[in-house]
Amino acid sequence: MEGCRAPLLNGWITPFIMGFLLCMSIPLASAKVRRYRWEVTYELQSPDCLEKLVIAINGRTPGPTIMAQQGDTVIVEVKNGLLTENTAIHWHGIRQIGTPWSDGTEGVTQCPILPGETFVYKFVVDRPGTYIYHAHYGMQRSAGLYGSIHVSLPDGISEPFAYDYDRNIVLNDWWHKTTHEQAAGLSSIPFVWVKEPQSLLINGRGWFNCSQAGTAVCNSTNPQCSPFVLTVVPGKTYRLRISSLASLSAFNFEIEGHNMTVVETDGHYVEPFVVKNLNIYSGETYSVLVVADQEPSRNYWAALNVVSRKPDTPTGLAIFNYYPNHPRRRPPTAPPAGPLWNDTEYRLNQSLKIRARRGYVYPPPTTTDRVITLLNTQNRIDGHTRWAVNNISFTLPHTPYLIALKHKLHHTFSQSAPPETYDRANYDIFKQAANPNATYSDAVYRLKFNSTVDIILQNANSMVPNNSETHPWHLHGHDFWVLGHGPGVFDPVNDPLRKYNLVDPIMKNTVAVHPYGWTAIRFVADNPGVWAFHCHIESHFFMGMGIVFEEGVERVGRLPAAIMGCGDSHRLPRH
Ligand SMILES: O=C1O[C@H]([C@@H](O)CO)C(O)=C1O
Repeated sequence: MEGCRAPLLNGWITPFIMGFLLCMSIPLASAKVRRYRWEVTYELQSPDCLEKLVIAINGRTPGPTIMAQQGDTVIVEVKNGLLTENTAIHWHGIRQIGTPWSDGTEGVTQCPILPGETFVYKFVVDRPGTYIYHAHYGMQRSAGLYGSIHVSLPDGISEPFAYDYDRNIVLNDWWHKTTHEQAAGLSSIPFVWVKEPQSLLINGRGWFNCSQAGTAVCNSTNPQCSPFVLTVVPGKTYRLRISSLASLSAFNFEIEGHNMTVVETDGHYVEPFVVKNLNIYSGETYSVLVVADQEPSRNYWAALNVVSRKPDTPTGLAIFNYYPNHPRRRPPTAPPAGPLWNDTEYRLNQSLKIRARRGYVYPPPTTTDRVITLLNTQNRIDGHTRWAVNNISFTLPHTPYLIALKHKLHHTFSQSAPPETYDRANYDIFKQAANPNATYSDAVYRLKFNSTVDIILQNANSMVPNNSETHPWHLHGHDFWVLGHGPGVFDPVNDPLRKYNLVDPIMKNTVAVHPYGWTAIRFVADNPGVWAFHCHIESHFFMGMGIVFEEGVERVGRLPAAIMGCGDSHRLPRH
């Protein structure tokens, strides 16, 4: 099966056999079809007490959790009830092997779903773990169109760690300006920045001080914005599946007085390590084990703090409620303030701690066929503030790449090869980005099918003096090995020798490049299709921070007519 290697034996027969079973994509005897019918609509809701238009699924944000077992087929019928707006939904972390048209990436794998229309996504969830879904059209994710996907193991197979209960924690940041207003500001001259969020949401609930709400409708006793309560039974162990759908913020999550043991990230088992608090970037998922082993006569705060950017948002709060205390009883202590927001080393160290779990290691190929270095910069192009990689700011074409490449509609996007690196000798990553020659492009990186590709993400100073941001990069259609992270400029001779982990690197689908640092990843281009790779910060992708890979498109089966209808695709025969 593509993307799947036998795990290392490491002397453990049981994990080996289990790892092998986990790796198989052949339909398991018990595989089921999980069918969901969703309607996406605008609703007036008050997630942080202030009333605002949100995008909901069947009336809710976050939307319903998709629950499936490994090997199941998930069918989601999405009716676009937005009336005046298109949409598309991406299944983040699901590799879509054999179904690249179901990836839900508007402009890359499909035309948008028009108002009133229903699009049917159908895909196999071939790996167990914690995943998410969200809008991949404009900035709709920021309006609330997101949710969780839990894929459990087949019957009779158990996880390599024990817990009593499984709970979901979805983290997000929240603005009062509509996403339309935000998007218009980002593309205006002069540029209008979205600024820091007004509140942070835990499972869709936050809190805004209504005395600052001006004329907006705001009611601090609205049950919609009462804090999320996680009730625990003393002595029991909880698996918390934590995911971040943040539009901008890097988060630190802490449960007062309780350590967390990290056991999974992005659908891969982690060699367990204990943290007091967890740094989590947009697009990442983690499972942590928490034991309710503290003094049981009181409740505790679960606190969400912004890191990496100078915070201007109150701590997001939920209540870790020890049964049988009253679930709304406020903990008697101050909520955790989290680590220093600008302690990059603290966050880099957590990234370096993440290793694949013994017995579940999928070792990467030891050599690579191609190394692509991507310099992350902020630029000004024609007066617009944009983000770019190697001086190119990405724009989406009108004809989705999957259709254009499969049907050879080469006139629909740039045919030039995008740059493999930047001018390392003359570029100072510690200086404000100047990049006078930055341009727009919708060119594609074409990968040799089955080749091994290394990507070096090189961070740099933004256009703001003494500022380099954290960018979480998400790859569609694959899991990649995280080979290494380091500070400063990547050294192509010494860093692979000294800083790469080729023994037990974790596989993920989203990874952060830290301020003024580099991150190296490796993947095998073995999934026929066209796949986006982009910064998961909603405004940064909107401002051009992404690229697209094509691999083995000639192996992709007949494209469903339902993905067509925009750009030049409406000229194609439908069958
Ligand atoms: O994209 C961004 O723009 C602003 C700032 O760089 C310019 O105002 C910011 O903090 C971003 O992340």
